[in-house]
Amino acid sequence: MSDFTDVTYEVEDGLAWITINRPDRYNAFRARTVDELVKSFKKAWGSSEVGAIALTGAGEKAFCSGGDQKQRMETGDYGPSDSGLFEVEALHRVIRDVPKPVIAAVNGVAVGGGHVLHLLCDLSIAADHAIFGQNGPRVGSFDAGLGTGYLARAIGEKRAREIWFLCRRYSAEQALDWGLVNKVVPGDQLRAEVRAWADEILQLSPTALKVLKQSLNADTEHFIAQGNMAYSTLKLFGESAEAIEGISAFNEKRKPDFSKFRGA
Ligand SMILES: CC(C)(COP(=O)(O)OP(=O)(O)OC[C@H]1O[C@@H](n2cnc3c(N)ncnc32)[C@H](O)[C@@H]1OP(=O)(O)O)[C@@H](O)C(=O)NCCC(=O)NCCSC(=O)CCC(=O)c1ccccc1C(=O)O
Repeated sequence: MSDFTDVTYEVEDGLAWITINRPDRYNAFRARTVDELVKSFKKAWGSSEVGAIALTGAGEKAFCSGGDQKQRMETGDYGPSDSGLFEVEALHRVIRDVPKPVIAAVNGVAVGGGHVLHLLCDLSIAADHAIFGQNGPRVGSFDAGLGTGYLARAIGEKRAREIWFLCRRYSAEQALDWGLVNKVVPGDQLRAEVRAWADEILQLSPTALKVLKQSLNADTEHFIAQGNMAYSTLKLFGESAEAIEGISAFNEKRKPDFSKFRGA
C-alpha cells in the first residue's frame, strides 16, 4: 500500500476506508487506480481486523467521475497497469465478492463508471450535494452488464433506461426517492453516518453476513457474463470514429455531434 499513488487505504476500528485520491480529475480512475482499488479490497478481504468497508473519493466534489477521459484522449487507453489489462471487471467482481458489507460514501459526483461503482456497493449513503448519472453515450462508452441489468433490478426498467438514454444528472434527493441510495445526510455528517452504519454491522455475525451477501449476489451473477461480452464490444467501439467524436468533444469542452452515425 505504501507505493500507492491513486488510492489511500486506512483501517479505523474494524472499518476499512478505501479512498480514490485523484481530486483534480474528480476522482476519475485510470488503469493504475483500478489496480490499487482491487488490491485494497483484497487487503480488506484478508484482514481479520476488518468487518466492513467504505468506498469514497478524496475532497468534497467527487466520489468518482468514471474512466479518466483525459488519459483516454492522451493515450487512447486508460494507461499502464500491472497486468497490461484495464481490470475494471475485476474491480466490479471484488466489490461483489468480498464477503464483508461495502458501503459507498458518496461525497459528490458519482457519474459514469463512478456511478456503477456506488451501484455495486452493498449500501450507499450520500452527501446532500451528491450528483448521480451515467455519461457513456455522451463520451463514446457504455457499461452494459451489471451497469444496466443490476441498475434495472435496483430501480426498475423505466428509470434505468431513462438514466442511460438521456444521460441526465440526478440529485441525492431524487436518488433516495428512486431507491438508488439508502440515506442522504449533510456533507459534513457523511463520514460519521457511515461510521454509525458500520458500527451496527460490526455487532453482527460475519459468517451470517458473508452468506447473506453471497446469496443476494447469486440472483444477478449472469450480468457478469453479459458484461464480459459487452467489454469485448466496447474495446472495438472505443476505436471507432463515433466513440472518438464523444471523447474529443469532452476534451474540447463542446457538445458531441453523433448525427452521422444514426444509420446502422
Ligand atoms: C463529472 C462531471 C459531471 C462534473 O461536472 P462539473 O461539476 O461541471 O465539473 P467539470 O468542470 O466538468 O469537471 C471538473 C474537472 O474534472 C475533470 N473531469 C471530470 N470528469 C473527468 C473524467 N471522467 N476524466 C478526466 N477528467 C475529468 C474535468 O475535465 C475538469 O477539469 P478541468 O481541468 O477543470 O477542465 C463532468 O465533468 C463530467 O460529465 N465528466 C465526464 C464524466 C464521464 O464521461 N465519465 C466517463 C464515463 S464512461 C466511463 O466511466 C467508462 C467506464 C469504464 O471505464 C469502463 C467500465 C466498464 C467497462 C469498460 C470501461 C471502459 O473501457 O471504458
